[in-house]
Amino acid sequence: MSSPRTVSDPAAAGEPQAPDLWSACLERLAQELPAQQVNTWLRPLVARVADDGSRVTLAVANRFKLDWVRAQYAGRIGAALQAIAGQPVTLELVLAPREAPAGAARVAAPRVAVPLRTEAVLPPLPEAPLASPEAAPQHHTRLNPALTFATLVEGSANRMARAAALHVASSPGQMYNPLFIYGGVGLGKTHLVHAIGNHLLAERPEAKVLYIHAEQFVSDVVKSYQRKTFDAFKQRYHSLDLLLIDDVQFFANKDRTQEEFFNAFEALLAKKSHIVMTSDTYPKGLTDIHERLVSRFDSGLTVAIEPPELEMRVAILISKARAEGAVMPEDVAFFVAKNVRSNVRELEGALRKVLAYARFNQKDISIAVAREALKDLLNIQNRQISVENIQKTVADFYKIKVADMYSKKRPANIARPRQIAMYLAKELTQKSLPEIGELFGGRDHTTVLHAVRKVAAERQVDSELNQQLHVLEQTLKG
Ligand SMILES: Nc1ncnc2c1ncn2[C@@H]1O[C@H](COP(=O)(O)OP(=O)(O)OP(=O)(O)O)[C@@H](O)[C@H]1O
Repeated sequence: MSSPRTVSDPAAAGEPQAPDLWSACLERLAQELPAQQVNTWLRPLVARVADDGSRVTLAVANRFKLDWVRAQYAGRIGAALQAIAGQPVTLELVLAPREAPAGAARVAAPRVAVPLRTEAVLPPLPEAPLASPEAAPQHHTRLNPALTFATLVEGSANRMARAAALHVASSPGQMYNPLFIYGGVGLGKTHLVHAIGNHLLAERPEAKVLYIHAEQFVSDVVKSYQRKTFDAFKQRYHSLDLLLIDDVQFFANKDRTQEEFFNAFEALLAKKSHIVMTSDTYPKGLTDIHERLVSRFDSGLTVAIEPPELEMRVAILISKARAEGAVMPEDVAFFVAKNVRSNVRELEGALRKVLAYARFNQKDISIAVAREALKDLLNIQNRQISVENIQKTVADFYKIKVADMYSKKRPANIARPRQIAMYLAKELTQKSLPEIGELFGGRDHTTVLHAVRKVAAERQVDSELNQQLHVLEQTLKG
């Protein structure tokens, strides 16, 4: 590995001049971002650039800032570095050693780069973090600064919810009040509401924003009841500009809480403060919640978040790996995304396992590594390779419709994947040629035989095809 040099490090005055890569990157980012952001967050970073420019290590003064820089800027920095260097650049964010004075922090050795820990991908919700230390509001927001719009991957599953959330974050108290977001577990509801709060605070640091889980609200009600501190309770909730309340289904059967929430709701709406709620179901699907509340929940905009589709899962994996300073090749992301479908939280779990396995074993991230890392998960799935599954996987891979597998269409961009799917059906299932032909829109067995032979012969000489087949085989076998 090439030895790192330190740049913009006053403590290293005797060392070689800063390689231009980081300075050029700062210049470029200064064109794209407000000067205040560049000066606050990026200029103080202490950079080390490997001699061959393939790796840049940035030291950040503390954990909070590190999370913030990673969440807000890592993707942008990585892209800028790569564009300037004209080659892939690995970006590492590390904590500067504690004893170093602020601004002159020396970079920790790259090997102790932020280790892949659970909270590296998913920073734990601190007790009462502030959205930005520079713009510290005077009350506890309970916002997690890592959960922003920038770190939320957009796809058809969350497009509408995201658009509505962005609108609310930019103009609270106007349209879509209340905003009610619902969807299954681990699909990004909490992330989205934090993003609304963080966005608003970035624009209006003085805004009174509170994120709270419904269970915490219940316990606040109980406490203020017991301590007879209802005035303080009301003062706290009714004075907010933005209330973000997560998992309101937890209000079920809590009559007193529902009453207090109703009061807060009315007070906030009356003063044009915004309320955003999440739930595991749409308002009318909620049980044991007073009708007057349910009808209010539904009186603004109700939007769903769906489970992410394949392309979005691939994008999430690539983006979260990048935020970790790792590069996840697209074929590996495809392999993982095909095999982990339930929700984003599980996708993150799978990613952590793959990155940790690769790191501990000092291997590059590949399908073989992912398969090994996810062995247990893949075994549980008791996979049965069906022709249907092959058709779907191949269609996804080549970005065509599954229906094209049975259609009579002949353009090469469709006929070729169809032949590949036939080949894989023969290779990976027990089906006979006539059975396969039948499953591909009633084609003759000679058509299948032709496809099988053609693909088998071509993969011997066409390394790109061979690689694609390899990815598909690994993905299907799990
Ligand atoms: N579109 C996305 N892009 C990036 N990360 C996402 C996306 N959706 C979800 N995540 C991540 O997945 C994890 C789970 O999301 P989150 O906690 O927001 O889910 P949730 O819908 O609130 O789940 P629950 O109902 O269990 O509370 C979080 O780490 C979140 O950052």
